[in-house]
Amino acid sequence: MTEHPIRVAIAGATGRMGSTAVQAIANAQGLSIAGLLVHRANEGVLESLDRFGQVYVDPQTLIDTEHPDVWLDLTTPKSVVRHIDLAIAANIRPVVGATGYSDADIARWQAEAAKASLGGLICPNFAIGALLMMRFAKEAARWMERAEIIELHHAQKLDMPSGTSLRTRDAMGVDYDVPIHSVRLPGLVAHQEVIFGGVGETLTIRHDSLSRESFMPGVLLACRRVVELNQVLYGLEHLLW
Ligand SMILES: NC(=O)C1=CN([C@@H]2O[C@H](COP(=O)(O)OP(=O)(O)OC[C@H]3O[C@@H](n4cnc5c(N)ncnc54)[C@H](OP(=O)(O)O)[C@@H]3O)[C@@H](O)[C@H]2O)C=CC1
Ligand SMILES: O=C(O)C1=N[C@H](C(=O)O)C[C@H](O)C1
Repeated sequence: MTEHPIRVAIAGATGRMGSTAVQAIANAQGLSIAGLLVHRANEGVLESLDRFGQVYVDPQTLIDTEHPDVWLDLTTPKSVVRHIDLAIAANIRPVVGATGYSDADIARWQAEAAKASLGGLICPNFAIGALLMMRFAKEAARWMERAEIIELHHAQKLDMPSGTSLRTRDAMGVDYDVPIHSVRLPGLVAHQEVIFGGVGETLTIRHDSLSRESFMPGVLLACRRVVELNQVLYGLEHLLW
């Protein structure tokens, strides 16, 4: 354990996840906010975020000025890749919450961080229930013949398929194709079903995030524990089981 609070930069601080994480980290023991990265720092944004930490619009300026211990990224598929490249280059431990990166991005982050034994976590889903859903799907995949995934999200989600569905398919480790179906509708938050088919039976494993609070215990766990790692791990489950 470090004696001083772990200083976390939060990228995407005005977003649905980012604004919830700002509140959670500001109130968390052992963590402090090192700086907040936003897309556009207008008056309203500054007014709402000023009391939590210094607000930046340029990631490199935040890095050079604040030297955070951890970079928590909750931005978008377009910006997360550049941010994580910059963080790793500056020896800042990444916690990748945003989704929409490629397998090649993951491989590059792991390889670059390995050169400096830098710890990091790529977390397509921070919710404990979602991690359990993936674990149970992995177990069911050993016994059932076929499976398909339905992921359902709010209509504003930018990436498709979701990071969680891709991670689930990866974790199941089967040698047949697992189709992923994406639903985007108002009223939804974040939901997933893994449906297995066998002879005369089906098994459905479903998880529902009903609010973004569901992700916060996982966000705090990742920010606290990433400083103990010396490699970049894909999936928060690596800290749990
Ligand atoms: N790992 C997990 O458990 C979870 C992951 N997610 C992922 O987190 C990400 C964010 O989701 P959500 O909060 O719903 O999305 P939002 O659109 O609400 O938030 C994204 C935020 O990023 C900001 N942003 C965009 N580009 C930049 C940039 N270049 N620099 C700084 N900030 C930027 C946006 O600002 P502006 O609006 O001004 O453009 C916005 O505030 C998504 O990738 C989503 O898939 C979501 C939930 C759970
Ligand atoms: O955009 C979201 O909302 C979510 N994104 C993540 C994903 O792509 O899997 C995690 C969760 O499903 C919510």
